[in-house]
Amino acid sequence: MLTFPNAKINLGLNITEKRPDGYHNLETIFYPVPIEDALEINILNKGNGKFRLHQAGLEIEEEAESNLVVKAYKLLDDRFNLPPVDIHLFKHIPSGAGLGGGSADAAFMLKLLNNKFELGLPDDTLEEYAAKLGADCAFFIKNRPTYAEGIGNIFSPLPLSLKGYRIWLVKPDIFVSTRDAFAKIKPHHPEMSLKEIAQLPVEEWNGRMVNDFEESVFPQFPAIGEIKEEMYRQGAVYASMSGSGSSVYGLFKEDAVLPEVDFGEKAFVYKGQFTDI
Ligand SMILES: C[C@@](CO)(OP(=O)(O)O)[C@H](O)COP(=O)(O)OP(=O)(O)OC[C@H]1O[C@@H](n2ccc(N)nc2=O)[C@H](O)[C@@H]1O
Ligand SMILES: Nc1ncnc2c1ncn2[C@@H]1O[C@H](COP(=O)(O)OP(=O)(O)O)[C@@H](O)[C@H]1O
Repeated sequence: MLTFPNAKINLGLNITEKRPDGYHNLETIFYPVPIEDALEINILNKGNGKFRLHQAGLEIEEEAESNLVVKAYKLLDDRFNLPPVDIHLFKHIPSGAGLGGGSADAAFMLKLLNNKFELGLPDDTLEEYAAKLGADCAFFIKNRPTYAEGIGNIFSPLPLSLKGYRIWLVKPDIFVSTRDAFAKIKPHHPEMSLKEIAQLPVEEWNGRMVNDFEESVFPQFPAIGEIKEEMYRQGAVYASMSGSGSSVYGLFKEDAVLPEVDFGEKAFVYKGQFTDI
């Protein structure tokens, strides 16, 4: 059985408070983007252990044991004693990009196991399992536009559609530490709530919808800020860094022509268009 875990972008990200436990409260909108990994499971012949992981595509440094698809399998196996599985994962979504690729793989693995082994788990239960694997992981169960608050783990659905808009996304060969990015920020509440801004036409987001991480990340890595400037030079109606970086996306009108731009040999570049959710 085969599935295609997709990435997300953050539309706005306000870091509002530092908590006594050292974490930060924030508000953001997660929106699915059609950049996809491929994930397949088959039943593994007896005598080969409980799982085998075959990886292809972009490399991830993790050992198989700490790959999030394996963690997802183990979580359900502990509860349901699943048959052994042969896992094939093709990574296309860059890691450390603020695109949630690892979380997407984990959530889609839960859904895949639920279907393959007819566990009958409803979305709410799958979301509870997903939340154990990462703060944003549960978003990928329903995989619909979502307003997130708390430490990024309390969700409510949001009526929002980017249908027709083109997206140009670039992830330069730069690693941003999420922990350091948080540490450099002075939390504050925004003047206008993100939910309100999201109801405005996309053309009115620039200057209102903000990713607070940009203020801590761009001075340290000017090349990331320059990608955002390039997006606006090319006619983006809205551009932003996603999550804690390092990817940057631009949203363009349906009829926009996106030219070839050299963002460096090792940059990941994606051009696509939103369809209906
Ligand atoms: C900020 C977001 C928004 O989408 O960034 P991206 O991962 O998408 O870039 C995520 O919530 C990130 O979540 P995640 O990437 O899972 O972060 P974690 O590994 O859990 O946390 C790394 C470190 O960031 C800090 N941290 C994380 C989340 C939070 N709400 N407050 C924090 O202060 C903590 O110091 C933590 O040790
Ligand atoms: N299946 C997976 N795909 C991507 N990253 C994974 C996976 N399993 C574990 N990881 C680890 O999770 C971390 C976060 O990756 P990811 O969610 O893709 O990026 P981001 O937090 O920037 O959205 C990486 O350090 C990576 O090594």
